[in-house]
Amino acid sequence: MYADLIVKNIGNLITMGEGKKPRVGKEMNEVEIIKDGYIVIKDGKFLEVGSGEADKKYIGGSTLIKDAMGLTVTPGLIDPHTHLVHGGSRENEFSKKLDGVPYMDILKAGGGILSTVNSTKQASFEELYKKAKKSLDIMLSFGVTTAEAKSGYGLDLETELKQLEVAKKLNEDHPVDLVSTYLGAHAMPPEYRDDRDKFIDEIIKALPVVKEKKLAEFCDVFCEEGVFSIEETRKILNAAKELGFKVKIHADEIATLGGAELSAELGAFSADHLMAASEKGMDDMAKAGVIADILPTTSFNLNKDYARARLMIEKGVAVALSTDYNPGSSPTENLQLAMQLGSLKLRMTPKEVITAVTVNSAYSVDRGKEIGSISKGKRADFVIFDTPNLEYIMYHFGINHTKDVYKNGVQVVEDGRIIY
Ligand SMILES: N=CN[C@@H](CCC(=O)O)C(=O)O
Ligand SMILES: [Zn+2]
Repeated sequence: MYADLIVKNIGNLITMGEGKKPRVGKEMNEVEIIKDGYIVIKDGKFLEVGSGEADKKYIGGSTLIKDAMGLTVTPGLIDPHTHLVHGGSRENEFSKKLDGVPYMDILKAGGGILSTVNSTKQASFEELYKKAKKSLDIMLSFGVTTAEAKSGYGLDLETELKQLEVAKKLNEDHPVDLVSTYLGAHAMPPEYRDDRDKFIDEIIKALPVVKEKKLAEFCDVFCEEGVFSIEETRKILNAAKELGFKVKIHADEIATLGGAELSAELGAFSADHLMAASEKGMDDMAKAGVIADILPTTSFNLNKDYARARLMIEKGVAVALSTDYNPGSSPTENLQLAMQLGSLKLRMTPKEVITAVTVNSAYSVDRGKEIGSISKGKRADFVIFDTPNLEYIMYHFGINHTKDVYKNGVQVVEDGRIIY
């Protein structure tokens, strides 16, 4: 069988093995690196991986041969927590932030998430699409081939659906694959403050509509002091589970509420943020197999503590990393920056970091069987980094190391430029 594409002369080929399950604890650091590697691609999928020269039997007249010139190749990166689709921006809150006004105080005063809710309500479908597409292009240029995208800036059914429809259309039009999450419980609208149960009922009533329109496969809640309590989160996510949604939680970001423990109780795919997670919560997550999705660019931008990634890894939790791209707590699409902070601030080794943004992030969005490793049968999503080795990506921080990106075996970024 002739191959469509062979990539040869890969200095450091990081395959992540077969990627049959998330890597927990010490396994995150057990990453095999193939020297002088090659990969063979057929019909948009990986066919074979090895060292040295690919077998001549794969080379036919139409086989493309790509010389990776001794550089570093990894699976396509996966950003499993983003608020991709939203209107407007919040640089008007920047000086408040610099003056030390806490993130939650800005929200309580009607700014923060609620300000983006207003901008998103006002934006047309086309405006939201154009803005989100621009961000997706940036993500792709950093080597991201799959991203999760949440709603949550509508807080009314019409606007939530508009956000999810934009993500659906982008998923059809753009090379980056999107996994959609309904986050109707992202903030309490001021008009419901005196009748919280009514708003929670509205969210629960919206679930079958989202489901029927096939607009989201995950449901998420911002479980935080002053936002949604543990009981409210449990109620919403149990209702979502009954309808077949998979669940995630914005958990223990600022206060130690018990979101990590709840994620284990509910069998969530991931608990995200976790800067204030308790040790008991981490133990529960390890036991239940909940992935810890850590967002270090948020800690950086909010000037807050970083999540205790080392402790989680020691306790046998599988860790993933995300940008949390959103207009408030993390206005950046740069997953390489999250990786660099993963090493520099979370003290994760480069091998743990690459595990976190490939195989573990794939499982945190339930795509582990299709992506996250360079192994036979998986989608041929991969990145050629202009670096001599893996460590260099984390060491030389603040820049984009991506040279080329391939999605389903087709080149979509060449020498750092988008070409799809
Ligand atoms: N923390 C809650 N939600 C987002 C921030 C949203 C915003 O500030 O607009 C987050 O994950 O960081
Ligand atoms: Zn978030």
